[in-house]
Amino acid sequence: MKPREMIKEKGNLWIFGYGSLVWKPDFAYKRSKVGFIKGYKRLFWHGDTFYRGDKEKPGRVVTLVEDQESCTWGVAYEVTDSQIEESLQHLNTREVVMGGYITKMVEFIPKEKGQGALLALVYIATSDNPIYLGPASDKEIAAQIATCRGNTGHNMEYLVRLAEFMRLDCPEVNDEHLFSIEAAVLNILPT
Ligand SMILES: N[C@@H](CCC(=O)N[C@@H](CS)C(=O)NCC(=O)O)C(=O)O
Repeated sequence: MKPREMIKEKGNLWIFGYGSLVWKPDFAYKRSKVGFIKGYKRLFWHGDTFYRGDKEKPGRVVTLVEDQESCTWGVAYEVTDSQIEESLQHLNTREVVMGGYITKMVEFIPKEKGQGALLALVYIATSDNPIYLGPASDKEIAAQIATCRGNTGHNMEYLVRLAEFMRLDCPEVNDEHLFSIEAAVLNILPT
């Protein structure tokens, strides 16, 4: 289904972010909610040859891998009918054209009690993507993040901002993969 076909009857669309979108949405939206999606694990398994890396030294950014035991925490943004065209245009260029992500629909569960689940659009990079990097040890991923930079800045900023979001907005969640890579990067840096 095309994103426009996923728009609810009243014309608003929810978009779930779990990487740079949690701290740098850069598109117009009406409101946002912190929460999670079930059945996916956030992993630094996608390459980035534009924003946080380049063709010679691709950076590492996050994608989602299906895992029934896992949940991924992030932010859902409600985009109104009048904002949708421009917001989807921004995301299509940033995520699909430049980032190699595809779109899927997922069920988003808000953190705030008593709020119902929402259908949300999410951008995922799958393993058949040409810049997909796949699994590597925390040490290898950390070494790559510590030395890469691209058109919007250092790959470390991408990691640290995401870890900061999780600590501030989801303090009760232990994202082992994220925090072990952050620790491995801090271990590499000169004291
Ligand atoms: N789709 C994920 C990841 C998005 C993401 O990190 N995309 C990269 C493109 S590869 C990006 O927009 N980077 C902008 C930046 O790092 O400044 C999300 O929902 O947050």
